[in-house]
Amino acid sequence: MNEEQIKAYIEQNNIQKIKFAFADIDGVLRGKVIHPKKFIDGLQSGYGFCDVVFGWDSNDACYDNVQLTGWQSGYPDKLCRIDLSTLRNIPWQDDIPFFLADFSNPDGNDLPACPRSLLKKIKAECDAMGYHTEFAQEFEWFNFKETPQTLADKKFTNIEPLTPGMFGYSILRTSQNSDFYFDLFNLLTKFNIPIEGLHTETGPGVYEAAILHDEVLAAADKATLFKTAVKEIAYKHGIIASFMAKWTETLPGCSGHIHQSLWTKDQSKNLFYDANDVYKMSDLHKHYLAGQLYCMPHLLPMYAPTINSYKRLVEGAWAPTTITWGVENRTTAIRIINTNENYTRLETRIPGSDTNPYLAMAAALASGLYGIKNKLELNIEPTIGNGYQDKRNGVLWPNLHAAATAMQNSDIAKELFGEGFVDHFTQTRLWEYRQFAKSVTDWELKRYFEII
Ligand SMILES: NC(=O)CC[C@H](N)C(=O)O
Repeated sequence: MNEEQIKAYIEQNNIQKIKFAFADIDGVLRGKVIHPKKFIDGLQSGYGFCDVVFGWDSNDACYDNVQLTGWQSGYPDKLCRIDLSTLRNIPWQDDIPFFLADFSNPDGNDLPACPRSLLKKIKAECDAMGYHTEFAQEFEWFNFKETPQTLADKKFTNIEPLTPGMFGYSILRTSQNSDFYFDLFNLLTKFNIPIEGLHTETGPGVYEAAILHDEVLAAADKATLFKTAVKEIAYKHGIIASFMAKWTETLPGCSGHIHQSLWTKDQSKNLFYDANDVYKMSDLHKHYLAGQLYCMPHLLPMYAPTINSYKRLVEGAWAPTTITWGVENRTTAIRIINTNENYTRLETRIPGSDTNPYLAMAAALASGLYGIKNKLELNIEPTIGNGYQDKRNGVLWPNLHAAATAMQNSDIAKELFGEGFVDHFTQTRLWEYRQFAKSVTDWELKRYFEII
């Protein structure tokens, strides 16, 4: 819908309020409900929003180490703009109209901290190179019979999973909660987040959903909205949905794998497929893959942005630990799926469900395009068998501090995303590490309290 059509839609449907939101640096949605008059007035000029939304961490503590905003600048408003093409009604909230926004500027002078603006830039580069993207993120997450208050009261101990025991792809377990299960499927689809598949994964109360693929920006919008939408639908059923990458040492973590392919602009041909190649991979596909492998150590925090992300990236839990690729291999960082022409794609398996989809997709696409532009040769053989033992090409950084420091010092990261973004983002990750480094965990208490 264009501006005139949206105005007519508001008038004809007697719309009284409109919700809009944007993703912060952690991919968490922040926004407001506004009066239709305010909405219409801002369509041209933008909407002023206090820039502390990029000066807070995920717990609303103010960063003390970023240049972009802070006490030094007095936290002024910055202009965000609504993207009219993102209109969808929220079916579980009286069908209120909802829009996504970002802090991009028509003159190209975007706010470097805005993740959606960053992805738009990478998408524009891809457009200019003549490719159409098809991307999709899939998520695993744990469901608990808890509320925010019971979690706080119980201090996150003895929390009750939606269902007991390990039971992957269980028809029984989902039938036992069919109101929630079908609400997820139906309401998400109505909210223009069509679900390709929804099933239980292995672990008490864990679900997995694959979102139907779309071009990269729409796919990132859907993935970002998906997490909040699932949480909101879950609340209605007295359930808390957690997208932590790893909520307990004893169970597998939660992935946020990203599936990708490049197509001709008219979407008639999958450019990643070559029937004559031994792996059914085109040269373009191989350059894209080589680019991702090459850039991985430079961009890891964009795939694994929290302290907790690195607890998931451990051996034997279907999450990668090495810089590897393989055909139909679930122990490598990248899995190639080549079953037929239309479905041939690359799956980046590093991201957990705690990623910011805009940043993870920007990293995946930009590094793939880097491989294409520089015609990087795929000189790493695919891993056959156990990827955890294949250390020929190096291993992933073990924690957020190492990963963020490498990215902060990386010329490639700056070339791909600009100094403004790299500086801001890596400072926020180093801040995150500092918050964790000074905390005393229950692991330390159990290990040292009495014995040491
Ligand atoms: N679906 C799977 O391949 C399992 C993924 C695994 N749970 C992870 O965290 O990566």
